[in-house]
Amino acid sequence: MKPSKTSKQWMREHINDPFVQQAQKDGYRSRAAYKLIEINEKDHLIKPGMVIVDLGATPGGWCQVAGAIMGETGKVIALDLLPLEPLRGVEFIQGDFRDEAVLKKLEESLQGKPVGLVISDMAPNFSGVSAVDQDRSIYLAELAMEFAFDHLTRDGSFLVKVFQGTGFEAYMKLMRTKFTRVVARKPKASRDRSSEVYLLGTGKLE
Ligand SMILES: C[S@@+](CC[C@H](N)C(=O)[O-])C[C@H]1O[C@@H](n2cnc3c(N)ncnc32)[C@H](O)[C@@H]1O
Repeated sequence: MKPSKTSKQWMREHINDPFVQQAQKDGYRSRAAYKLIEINEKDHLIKPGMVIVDLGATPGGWCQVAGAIMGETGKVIALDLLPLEPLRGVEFIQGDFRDEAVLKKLEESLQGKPVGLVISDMAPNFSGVSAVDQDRSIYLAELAMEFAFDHLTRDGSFLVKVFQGTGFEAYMKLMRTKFTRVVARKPKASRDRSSEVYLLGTGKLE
């Protein structure tokens, strides 16, 4: 099939993207790695020895960043619909986070260990119908927040990708009922034209 104009344009942009080029040089699996690096430099989320849950982890850039900071200490439990090429120190669960059985598997793999950080970069496959896509992405973010609230330690943190649009303000309002401090982050690697922002919740409320 002949590539469409938009997919050719996407490919051209992708190849010329400085973060894509840097990721290739640095050995990161995705340009997304630089989003977490920048947020972590500002907010100091990742600490040696902690248990981190990475939702929507494939291809694994965020896992690599977390793993590099934690070294042999701590643990990353990653989950995605798609397979993840193995990474040292990362336990991976393949499945749909919306599925109860998958959530149960994730909970089992925690073995009751307290979670210090939940990071969610989940984004649904975009259908092109913006209202549908927005609803789906808010739903994933809501599930991630519920999981974080149920499993984080009191001083744990929750970082989640949310798209601005319908439901965004309500999501932020809900997040403020669960965390003492909620801030928005737009790292340089997040494209200006993308409505995505990362919300960070710290100080879990009872
Ligand atoms: C932007 S990518 C994540 C990139 C990753 N943070 C990295 O650094 O490489 C979003 C991921 O969310 C996953 N995803 C979307 N919906 C999901 C769901 N319902 N359950 C689990 N993963 C999901 C996709 O498969 C995709 O791999």
